[in-house]
Amino acid sequence: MNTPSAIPPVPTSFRLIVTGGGTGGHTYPALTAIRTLQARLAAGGGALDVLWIGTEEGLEARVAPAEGIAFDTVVTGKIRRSSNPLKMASPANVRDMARVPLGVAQARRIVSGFRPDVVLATGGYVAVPAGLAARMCKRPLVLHEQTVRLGLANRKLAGSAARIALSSDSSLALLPEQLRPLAVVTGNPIRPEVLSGHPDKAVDALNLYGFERGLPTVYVTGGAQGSQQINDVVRDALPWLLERANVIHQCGPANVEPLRRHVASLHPGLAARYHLTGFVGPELPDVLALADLVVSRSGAGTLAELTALGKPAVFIPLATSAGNEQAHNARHLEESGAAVALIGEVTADRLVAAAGPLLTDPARRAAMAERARAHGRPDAADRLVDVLLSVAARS
Ligand SMILES: CC(=O)N[C@H]1[C@@H](OP(=O)(O)OP(=O)(O)OC[C@H]2O[C@@H](n3ccc(=O)[nH]c3=O)[C@H](O)[C@@H]2O)O[C@H](CO)[C@@H](O)[C@@H]1O
Repeated sequence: MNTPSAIPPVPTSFRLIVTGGGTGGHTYPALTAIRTLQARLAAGGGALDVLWIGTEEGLEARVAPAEGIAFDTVVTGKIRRSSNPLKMASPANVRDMARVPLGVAQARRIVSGFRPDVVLATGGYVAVPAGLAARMCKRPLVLHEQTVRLGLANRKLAGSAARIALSSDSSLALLPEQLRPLAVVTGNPIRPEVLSGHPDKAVDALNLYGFERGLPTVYVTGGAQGSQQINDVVRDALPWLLERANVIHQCGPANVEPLRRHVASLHPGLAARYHLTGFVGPELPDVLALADLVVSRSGAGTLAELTALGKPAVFIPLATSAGNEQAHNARHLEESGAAVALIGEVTADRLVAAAGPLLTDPARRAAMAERARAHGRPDAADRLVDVLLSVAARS
């Protein structure tokens, strides 16, 4: 059975361990699941005890404590994939593989002490030790996969899972046959505030008073770290873009300075229509609400947000993402007219050719937005919480 079943009863207390992180794509679905479960329990007068197991370096180490979520760390190693056996045996890989058993031992102590009703793993290499510890401690493990194919961590853990929650129907056919009975399609949870942004708040928060209100606004985003490729292409297309649009450019915290120097050479009238930032924080929902067009990487989290909102987009996928997953994501939306996918070498000319018709034709943007919305799953967090509750009720 691959769709969530009847809504399970809500208990008065629930103990949850969440593990996963590294990037936003693994962190925000976990955060959203926690908040949604908390709200479900609170509505019935109950309470959630939650602990997040992550690494010190991952995004989760900032996100969880800022949300008041108890946070513990284990050591773990990033296994760098390569088809070349010599590279797989690189000193960094050997060192990191040696850290995995230590991480599992640490996670086992944490899981046996906390006694969770369920362990939810959302991917990223930190999920491996805690997921294995769940099995050792005989606690049910639920996996959530954001991407179309199971990521490396989830592949390692799949044999230990009680349920595997998927973001897309198209993942079912790609699962090994023996895992299909465990699968349930929930969608990829997005933070609810992403759906309730306000354009005027973005103007105030980011001081966008130089923006020309009669022009469309383009939001450029390369993911939490930014994307050098997107930065280069947008920098080259900037004079053209700013003649036709306002631009908010999220370039990654390390890339702000070189771009700022470049902007100094723009005509002041055009420069006023350009806002450069390393990272978009709490104002992200408002920035998305202001955006008429998004130019972006096609990571699963960004896609889930843009489709739930119904935003026209030009995607420039990360070419080296595992199994070319980002290109697959982008193509999938392009096939139904829900986005434009720029795959392969991307130049400013290609970006201009893709963005031009969308910037000049609001009806074309509206049609693309409608088709994007058809792919959105704004109820994904609720569906994932249903899975957590039903797994706990069964065990
Ligand atoms: C390089 C890499 O391995 N990418 C993977 C990573 O994506 P990665 O985590 O890089 O990107 P995603 O698109 O999945 O998620 C990014 C998240 O960060 C948020 N955000 C981004 C920029 C910013 O300034 N502010 C902000 O809040 C976005 O709104 C989104 O919620 O995990 C995804 C989900 O498993 C995969 O699909 C990607 O292929």
